[in-house]
Amino acid sequence: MKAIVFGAGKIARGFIGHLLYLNRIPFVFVDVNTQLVSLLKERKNYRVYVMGNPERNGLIQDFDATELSDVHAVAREWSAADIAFISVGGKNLASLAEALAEAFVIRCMEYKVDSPIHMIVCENWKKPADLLRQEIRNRLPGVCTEAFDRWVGIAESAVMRSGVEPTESMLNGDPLCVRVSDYWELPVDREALPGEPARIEGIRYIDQFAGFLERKFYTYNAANGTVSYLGYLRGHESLYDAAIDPEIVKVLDGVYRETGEALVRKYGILPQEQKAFALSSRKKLQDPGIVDFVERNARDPIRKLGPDDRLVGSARLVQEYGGEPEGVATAIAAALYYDHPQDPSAKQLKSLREEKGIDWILASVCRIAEDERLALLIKDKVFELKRKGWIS
Ligand SMILES: NC(=O)c1ccc[n+]([C@@H]2O[C@H](COP(=O)([O-])OP(=O)(O)OC[C@H]3O[C@@H](n4cnc5c(N)ncnc54)[C@H](O)[C@@H]3O)[C@@H](O)[C@H]2O)c1
Ligand SMILES: O=P(O)(O)OC[C@@H](O)[C@@H](O)[C@H](O)[C@H](O)CO
Repeated sequence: MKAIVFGAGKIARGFIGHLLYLNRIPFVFVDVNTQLVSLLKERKNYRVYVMGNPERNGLIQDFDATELSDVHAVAREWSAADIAFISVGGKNLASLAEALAEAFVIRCMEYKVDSPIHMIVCENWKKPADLLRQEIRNRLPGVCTEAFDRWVGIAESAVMRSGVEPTESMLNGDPLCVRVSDYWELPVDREALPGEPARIEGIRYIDQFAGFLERKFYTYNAANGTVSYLGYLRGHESLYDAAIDPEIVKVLDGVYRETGEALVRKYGILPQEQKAFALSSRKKLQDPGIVDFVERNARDPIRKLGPDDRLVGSARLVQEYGGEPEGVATAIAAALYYDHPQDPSAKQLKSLREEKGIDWILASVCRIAEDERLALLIKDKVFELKRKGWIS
């Protein structure tokens, strides 16, 4: 068996590559970052540090790497692979689709396309598999669409492992190493894959997957967003410190309750099952053995304030199912004031706030109209955070 992994970042190296290596499946990384591809090819191995469980640290080998721009090499490697994984960041799926469409045309012309092609999307994004499918299909010439529709299965998955940047001393020893949380399973939407998908230890194919990723996104990532944006305002650097701050925990528990009630209604999950899921997220955030940072979780606030992302998407879900997103609105209010000086997106957000104002950001970034109830709620929360002195 062989695999191909689009993206060679923290999750691709620290989770997908790790699982493939443990299953003795050789694989190829494909990335847009030329320097990263050269390093992978040159060094031929990298370390994965498992936080809280160092006995399971790994030295990953048996991989190759290719640049995405080498579309003939991509088509060749993709044709030779039994399974493909994608972890490039949701906002990069459309640009990846351009290359995948080109590579698929080459596959149709130069290789046989007469059996299922399985792709597993590993992104925190709304319906990333549907998006990728549409973006590839829209770019295919008519002669290739029949083969695409018949043979290509693109499945969502829910990545619960965290991949965190290593310390400087770790990086001095190995510039490709990744720190990860002690989590070993990747739930994947079985029904999106035609035929028999590859059996890989750690990949759990789930038949009724609908809502699994949304549930994870609006529970785990909504919580991470809440803790990190409020944590930043409260001066915390470590995610753990922010997650045990009693003032933040009050808001966090409100967020779990609000999104939990909506998810229970939407998907007919048992309330106690959703409660346990939220508790596992809280436990992870409050685990002192997991080193993670407010900065990593808050990074790229303009993306994270998007209409379908973890915060505004959660608030909309809560409203849709009859709730009042008080906690989520507090997290959104805090996110609007995330101004980390080293984060280009935070710098842009700050300029937008100063030049165009909160109403403009709510309308243009979050797609919340000025006079909507949600906009008023968020602005109330901004006022409250100012009154408490969390926003100066
Ligand atoms: N890091 C985590 O803890 C974590 C956990 C769960 C889910 N995720 C999700 O996984 C995805 C990847 O996150 P990450 O932390 O690994 O990010 P990352 O920034 O470490 O890695 C992304 C990689 O994708 C590459 N890339 C960008 N555009 C590309 C393209 N068009 N084609 C090929 N490669 C491309 C980048 O060069 C980079 O190497 C994101 O959607 C993220 O939300 C991350
Ligand atoms: O990867 P992002 O930037 O979309 O989000 C940051 C974190 O919330 C995220 O990486 C989580 O740690 C991960 O999704 C595990 O739950």
